[in-house]
Amino acid sequence: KSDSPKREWSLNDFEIGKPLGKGKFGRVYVAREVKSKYVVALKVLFKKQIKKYKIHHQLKREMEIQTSLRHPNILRLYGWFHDDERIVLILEYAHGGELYGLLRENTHLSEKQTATYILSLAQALAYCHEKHVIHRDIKPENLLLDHEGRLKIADFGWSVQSSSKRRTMCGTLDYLAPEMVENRAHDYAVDNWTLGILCYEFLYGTPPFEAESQRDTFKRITNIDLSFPSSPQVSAESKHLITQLLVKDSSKRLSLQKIMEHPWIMKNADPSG
Ligand SMILES: Cn1ncc2ncnc(NCCc3cnc(NC(=O)Nc4cccc(C(F)(F)F)c4)s3)c21
Repeated sequence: KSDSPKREWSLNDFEIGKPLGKGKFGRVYVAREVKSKYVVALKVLFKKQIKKYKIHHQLKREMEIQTSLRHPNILRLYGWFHDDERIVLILEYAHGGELYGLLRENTHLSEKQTATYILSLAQALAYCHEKHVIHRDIKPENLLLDHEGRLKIADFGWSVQSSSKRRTMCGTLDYLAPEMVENRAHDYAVDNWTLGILCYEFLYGTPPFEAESQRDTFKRITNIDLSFPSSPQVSAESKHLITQLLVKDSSKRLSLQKIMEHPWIMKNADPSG
């Protein structure tokens, strides 16, 4: 895809298939490029909405960031095109769909599956941080699976080139690090926090600070109100990793490198992703 000459694509170049999901700003469809028969996902965004919510700069940033990222665990953005009313993102198609679906079907994942996904995420995030990109919105809905069950981080709609410390509020509640909840300056380490949240959620089926109201979730996050249920039975090493990530002081969180070298990850993760 990337070697083809930069010609303007249009919807006529694609046969549109079933809808894959709908976000706040648009729908995603599986589609096949007519000539090459190449299967992609098309995310259709409406210009009216982009203007209304003044998010065109965010979209521009996403495209700049995404087209520069090449990693086996990051969903490719091949390109985009627009007509009078729509902007369409041409995305790599993740045949396995949202990781969320797998989590819902199985209530919780095995330690091997969890360690494999956490390793893939740590590798993808280490790559992003090398490129000074903070994703900031890692949550199960943004994690997709390819045809081999390999994890792909998607939707860099909230990511930023981290030149300075970021102060904008974003992301959903359960995954927000304390410094974001308290609207303090935040940096790369927010993604490390989120790995702790996801590791807990994969193993137990629910995020650690879930609560009835937003206010209670905020309070549980800022107090690091973390407890491990007695079932399902989970290894001490995995709890050790989670406890070393869900640390209030962002400078004290386990680094991505240390996560990849953690005994529990080394013992349980499938290195082929
Ligand atoms: C569900 N599903 N199942 C299989 C499958 N295969 C591929 N993709 C899927 N889903 C799409 C995943 C996405 C990847 N990149 C995105 N990017 C985005 O949505 N960007 C975006 C949106 C709105 C506003 C802004 C703006 F303006 F604020 F920046 C930016 S969405 C799939």
